[in-house]
Amino acid sequence: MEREVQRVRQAFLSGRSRPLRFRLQQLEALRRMVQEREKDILAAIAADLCKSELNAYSQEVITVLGEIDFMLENLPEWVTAKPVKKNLLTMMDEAYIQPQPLGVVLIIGAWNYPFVLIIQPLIGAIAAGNAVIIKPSELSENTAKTVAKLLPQYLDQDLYVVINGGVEETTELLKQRFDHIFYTGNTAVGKIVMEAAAKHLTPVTLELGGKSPCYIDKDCDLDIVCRRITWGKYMNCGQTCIAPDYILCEASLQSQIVWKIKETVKEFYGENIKESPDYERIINLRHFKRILSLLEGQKIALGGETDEATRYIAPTVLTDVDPKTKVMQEEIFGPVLPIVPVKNVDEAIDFINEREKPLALYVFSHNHKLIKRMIDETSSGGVTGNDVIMHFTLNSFPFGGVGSSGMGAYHGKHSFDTFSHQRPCLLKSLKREGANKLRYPPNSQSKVDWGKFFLLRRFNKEKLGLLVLTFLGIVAAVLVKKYQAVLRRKALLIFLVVHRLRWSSKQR
Ligand SMILES: NC(=O)c1ccc[n+]([C@@H]2O[C@H](COP(=O)([O-])OP(=O)(O)OC[C@H]3O[C@@H](n4cnc5c(N)ncnc54)[C@H](O)[C@@H]3O)[C@@H](O)[C@H]2O)c1
Ligand SMILES: CCCCCCCCCCCCC/C=C/C=O
Repeated sequence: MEREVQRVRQAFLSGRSRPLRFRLQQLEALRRMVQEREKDILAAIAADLCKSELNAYSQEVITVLGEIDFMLENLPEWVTAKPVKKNLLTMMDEAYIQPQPLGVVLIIGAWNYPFVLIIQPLIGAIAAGNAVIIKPSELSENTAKTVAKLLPQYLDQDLYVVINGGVEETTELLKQRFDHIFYTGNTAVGKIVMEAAAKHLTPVTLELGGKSPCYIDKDCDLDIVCRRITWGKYMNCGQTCIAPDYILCEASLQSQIVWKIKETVKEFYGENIKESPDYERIINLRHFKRILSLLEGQKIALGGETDEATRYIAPTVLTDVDPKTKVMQEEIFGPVLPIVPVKNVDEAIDFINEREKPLALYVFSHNHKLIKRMIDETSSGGVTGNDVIMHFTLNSFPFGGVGSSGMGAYHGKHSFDTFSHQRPCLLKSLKREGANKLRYPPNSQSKVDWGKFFLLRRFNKEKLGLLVLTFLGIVAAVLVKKYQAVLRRKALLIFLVVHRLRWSSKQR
């Protein structure tokens, strides 16, 4: 493992991942891989999650292609150094921020969207000029093998490496030093990753989970609300990090909600859900049994049918759920939707705030003010009002959690920033030493006063007055240059003294 990481680091140190042209070429090659090997990729995802190829394409491949195109379009601008505002002490200097790659990045993926959850961060890491080690989830073994086979056929083989394995291999990998670790998965392992990273002071992005609440106000169109929730909850058999975990609503709404979800389930998956190409299965027996255990003692208002042999769990709704029961103590990550009755929006807000900060929050209402209030008075990774999941699709949004649902974010420019160091660069001249005397010992009150003036006055284009004055100063300086260099310095000094006197009187 150590040698493998070392090999990737050597490749990074060669410098070839840095030029913009190289990054664009690699991203284009990745797009070619997705397009040319689409069938292999879809077949692998389908095998892992019993997912139709159409769904695999729309849930994973579209996002990846969209992200690559977005990067290709914007990367030339993002890699460009950005000039920054200056103060009077640096007004003659060059000051800019230069984004630079961090180095060798480790990406650890989860099994539930096994392709997009490793490839989307990879896109950001390549765009930012890094070398990358990818560790796909061992639970989605078909996708893991496919990615390990395909990537070296399209990308630089020393810079971008796939290492497959389970807990043992990941533990070994985490002993190595990386420049950033990007982990997607559950909160408990998130803590292990962060602890290992801390040993090397490696920064981490943790894309974790949580129980994402969904509040339904009585002032809304329940037909539409239930259709949208049914889609987001049962997509991928409930195994979506931002799926609505549970519903909060007034008790009187429960029966209508159950009825409308039931009708929608029929509309989406037909009479025989098991036969539907759009309904997936639970990833493994451990998770299947875990989800079943959440049903114990609950009032099952819809669904509840299961089949261990195929790890099938029907779309299920639980009503009058007691918040103290097991189903409300952990992220469900399966097709089980508890409804917890609350008296009103105040109680819903308190309910959310008494718990860990979720990855997503959903609120449905015709009342825009109520939605805004919910946003203002709660915290979550992201929010969608009057829909579910859809904030994930906007790559102008940072995607990530807060508190126990994670730290850091990615997608689009946010990925580029996550995998870049924003390096401040100040380029001074070795001339004009006179102005620097101010900061050299011995210190004096007068130097401090001048220092205050120079450092607290920011020089920027908006301050037109200052610009005009400076311009006049320069013109005057050029005119006198021929005759007297001394005169020029005096003129500049007079300008600064006048300017400082004006500033001092304003301060008073
Ligand atoms: N925020 C997001 O974007 C996002 C996306 C998907 C899933 N999730 C969350 O992830 C969870 C589901 O994923 P999971 O955790 O079951 O996936 P998982 O079992 O695939 O684990 C994730 C990764 O951690 C590694 N891992 C597991 N145990 C480890 C250990 N002891 N030490 C080191 N590495 C270890 C695995 O090899 C894998 O690569 C849910 O909580 C879900 O909400 C979050
Ligand atoms: C035919 C149009 C389909 C639109 C599909 C929209 C979005 C699907 C998003 C799925 C989420 C994938 C990432 C999941 C992360 C957490 O588990």
